[in-house]
Amino acid sequence: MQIIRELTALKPAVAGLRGSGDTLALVPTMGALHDGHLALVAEARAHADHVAATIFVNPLQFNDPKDLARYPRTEEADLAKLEAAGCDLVWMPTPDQLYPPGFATSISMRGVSDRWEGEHRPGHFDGVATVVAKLLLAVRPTHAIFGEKDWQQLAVIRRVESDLGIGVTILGHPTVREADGLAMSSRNALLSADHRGQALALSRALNEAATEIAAGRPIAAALERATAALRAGGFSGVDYIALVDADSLEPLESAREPMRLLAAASLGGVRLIDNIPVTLEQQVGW
Ligand SMILES: Nc1ncnc2c1ncn2[C@@H]1O[C@H](COP(=O)(O)OP(=O)(O)OP(=O)(O)O)[C@@H](O)[C@H]1O
Ligand SMILES: CC(C)(CO)[C@@H](O)C(=O)[O-]
Ligand code: BAL
Repeated sequence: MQIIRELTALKPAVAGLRGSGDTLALVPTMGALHDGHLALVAEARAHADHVAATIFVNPLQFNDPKDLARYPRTEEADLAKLEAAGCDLVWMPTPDQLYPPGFATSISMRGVSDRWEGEHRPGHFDGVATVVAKLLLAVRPTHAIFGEKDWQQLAVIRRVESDLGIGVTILGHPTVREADGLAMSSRNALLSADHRGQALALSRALNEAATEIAAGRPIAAALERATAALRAGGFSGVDYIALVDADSLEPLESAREPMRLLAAASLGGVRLIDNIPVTLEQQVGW
């Protein structure tokens, strides 16, 4: 596995891998890698001849400086995991390579980015859109893979790729979960043992609400029960729990596929997000 730190070394390394037309799938990450990231690498391998990953904790997408300061960093272990997963190249830029002195251009998102994470993390999606566009333009892969755990981010990135005509196929990968249902996330490492135990209330609340909505029960009441279950389970701040159109991310007042249930809530000062699909049960009538 080639480890690239300098932007100048990236182009020849990618050219060497791609030769005369091999495909290359990119897996952008912020490091502190877990099995969710490694599933993206495996999926990338299934779609392309070669796989590249990036590790970059992007300051532009952190609205909260404390969140940036304590974001887990595990570089050595990350490199070993990527190599074992069959990654061919990893690029680890420094902030000043991506944002050199005088950097003045960034992407301003609206629409799909407005609500949910966009509302609770002001500027976050402009930062994600800007860095992802820069990573795609620097590496120029044929494919790029992102996790459904960050459902709204995936929608934002599809929009950026299409609006800017970058020419990369964007793929989504289902959320990889711990045995108890908690969505894997680098921020899970920040949870105390007690809070780690309580964290499964998030996926449980989503599943219970999805079951109610699928069965045709009133949406508002199902969401209220889910919020109450999160608070009872130890979550202090519930930023949102919402039923949305899976593509536009607009809230839904009545159930209509494709839809997604999204939630963000904090436990012991650690903010977790999760989402699941909701499928209407077939109402069989004779
Ligand atoms: N459990 C998961 N299943 C599938 N994909 C995931 C999972 N967790 C993260 N990803 C994806 O991995 C990519 C890199 O994510 P990132 O490095 O931010 O990790 P993370 O675990 O989402 O960290 P955090 O949520 O704490 O920022 C993103 O496309 C993200 O959606
Ligand atoms: C897509 C991404 C790598 C951009 O920094 C980040 O938001 C993430 O890890 O999900
Ligand atoms: N995985 C999403 C990146 C972030 O929380 O900033």
